[in-house]
Amino acid sequence: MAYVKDAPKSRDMSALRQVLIFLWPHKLRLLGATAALMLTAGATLSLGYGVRILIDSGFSAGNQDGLKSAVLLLVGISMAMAFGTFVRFYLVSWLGERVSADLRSAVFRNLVRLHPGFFEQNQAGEIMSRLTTDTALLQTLIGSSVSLAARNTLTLVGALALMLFTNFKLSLFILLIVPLTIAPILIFGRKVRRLSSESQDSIASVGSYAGEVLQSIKVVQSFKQEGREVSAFDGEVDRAFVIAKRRIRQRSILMAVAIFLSLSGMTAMLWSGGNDVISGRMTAGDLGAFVFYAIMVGGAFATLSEVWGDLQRAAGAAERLLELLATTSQVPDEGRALPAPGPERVVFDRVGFFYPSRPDNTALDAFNLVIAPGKSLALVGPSGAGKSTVFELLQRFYDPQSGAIRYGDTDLRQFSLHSWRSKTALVPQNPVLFTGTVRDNIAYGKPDARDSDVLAAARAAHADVFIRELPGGFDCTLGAQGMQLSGGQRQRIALARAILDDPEILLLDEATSALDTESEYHVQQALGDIMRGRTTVIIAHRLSTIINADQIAVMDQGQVVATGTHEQLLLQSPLYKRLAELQFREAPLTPARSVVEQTEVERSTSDG
Ligand SMILES: Nc1ncnc2c1ncn2[C@@H]1O[C@H](COP(=O)(O)OP(=O)(O)OP(=O)(O)O)[C@@H](O)[C@H]1O
Repeated sequence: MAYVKDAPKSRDMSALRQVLIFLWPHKLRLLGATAALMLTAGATLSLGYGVRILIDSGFSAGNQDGLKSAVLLLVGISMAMAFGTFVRFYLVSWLGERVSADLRSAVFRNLVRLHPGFFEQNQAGEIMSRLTTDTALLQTLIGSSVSLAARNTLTLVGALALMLFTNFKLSLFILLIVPLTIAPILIFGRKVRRLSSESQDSIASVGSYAGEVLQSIKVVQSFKQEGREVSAFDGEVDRAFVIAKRRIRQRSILMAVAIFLSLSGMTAMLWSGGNDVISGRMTAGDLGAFVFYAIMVGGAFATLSEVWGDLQRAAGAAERLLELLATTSQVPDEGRALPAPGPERVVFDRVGFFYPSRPDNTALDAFNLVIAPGKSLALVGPSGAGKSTVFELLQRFYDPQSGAIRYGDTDLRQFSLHSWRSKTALVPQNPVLFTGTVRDNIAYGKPDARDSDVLAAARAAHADVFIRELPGGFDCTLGAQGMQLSGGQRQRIALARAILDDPEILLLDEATSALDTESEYHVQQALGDIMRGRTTVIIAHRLSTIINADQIAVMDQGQVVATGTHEQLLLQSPLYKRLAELQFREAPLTPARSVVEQTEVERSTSDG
């Protein structure tokens, strides 16, 4: 993925620090969690004192009362610990869930506003997995790792201090162990972190691979490529496993080394401390307390070394999420002007444009076009001429690199995206339906539309009859992408959606083949009604549409090569004449033939 690979890999935890900014709005809970954390750490440390009293005033002294009060003290400490743990665990887990939810929302909020080109360069499947796995990692991080780290750091510092206080000489043993343990943690930790990030990447690519295959399952099965896809997927999975294995190995070594070093240090300390007790230089209680502290120090160290790995993994995740969060749209929404309410003409003025992913391929080249208000304009031209590109630019999915597109006298870039896009609506060649009811799909652009308006839009799109025949009618639930509807039905729902939106400028990408004659007839009827008096730009494939358009622009290689009416173009534009002959599979056309006659011919050819 481009944005991951290009990202500078910071070696520090600055990404994590930025994520922690998301904690700020919940500072009261954070404060509560910190207080609970300190209470439990304090209680844990005072257990050592309890142990000393238990040994020295209890069984070493043979004093039952002393034993009893020591036991009571321990019970009190346990209760404080239980209470503190309850509060800490609750608040910290709450924070983890809340922050990862906030982060997920923030990333998604940014994603849906990005220029569509971003999703051509970065696979949707991989981005999805960032949204789920990376945020889950951060949730574990905040919900447990950070608190573990804080708790253990507190215990470590406290236990070290108490150790020094209890017995200075023995403490030196422990202090000797500290640097010995830190060194391998730093060395292996760095390796673990790099492998973690690779591991996340490869898991994300496993996910996106599966997503793509499953989405195209019919093509896979029809070409009988299940076996190949399975082995290719196995390859992806194994690659992810190999990376994970390396990470696990490094991490196991990290833990083993840390534990071995701390425990052997402790054994040496017991040996020396045991000698002191035997020779009377130290009480058994002191040694007990000391051992307790030393175990705490060792334990805290081992935990910290493990949590350090987690923190590093999470730092990788945070980095990638923040990259998604920091990506800015290449179609900036900076304009504040509002487009004039009335229909105005749209002018492409020497527009030069290439898709950012293919800078060497000019899609529109000094492109000039005037779209008259309230009129229909058909775009025709060979494949790759740039017709769809005109639509993309009209909706500001991209901005031209040179020249300008103006509405009236104002550059589109001076309008806010929202106000400009309120003017346009697209009926795409392959209509996109969402999971939900028919009604939801029609009202997608106006979710609070009245039922009567939805019905009227459906009627205008000649869709009401078939919708009523669906189980549940307008409440019929369409599965993902509306797969149970025919192409023509989907297109009429998309049309109804556009009609309900009542755009000033209608963009129509005519389906080339999805429609049978009857659907086509219905769609044509519907279109005739809604195009009347409305600025309509059509990527035209059907002769009837083309001849009925007020104007036709013939495009070739990113330029308009001729404009006029059908009759004029047949005479003036050899390209148009050739296209007309090829595209409409007709005998040589002559301007003299009547519109009705041509439409009839077209009907009969599409029937056949
Ligand atoms: N998303 C994209 N990224 C990069 N290049 C693109 C993209 N979409 C189109 N192109 C390129 O831009 C040029 C114009 O394509 P466009 O889709 O506008 O042509 P078209 O006239 O609509 O063709 P068709 O009739 O086949 O749909 C072509 O060279 C095409 O390869």
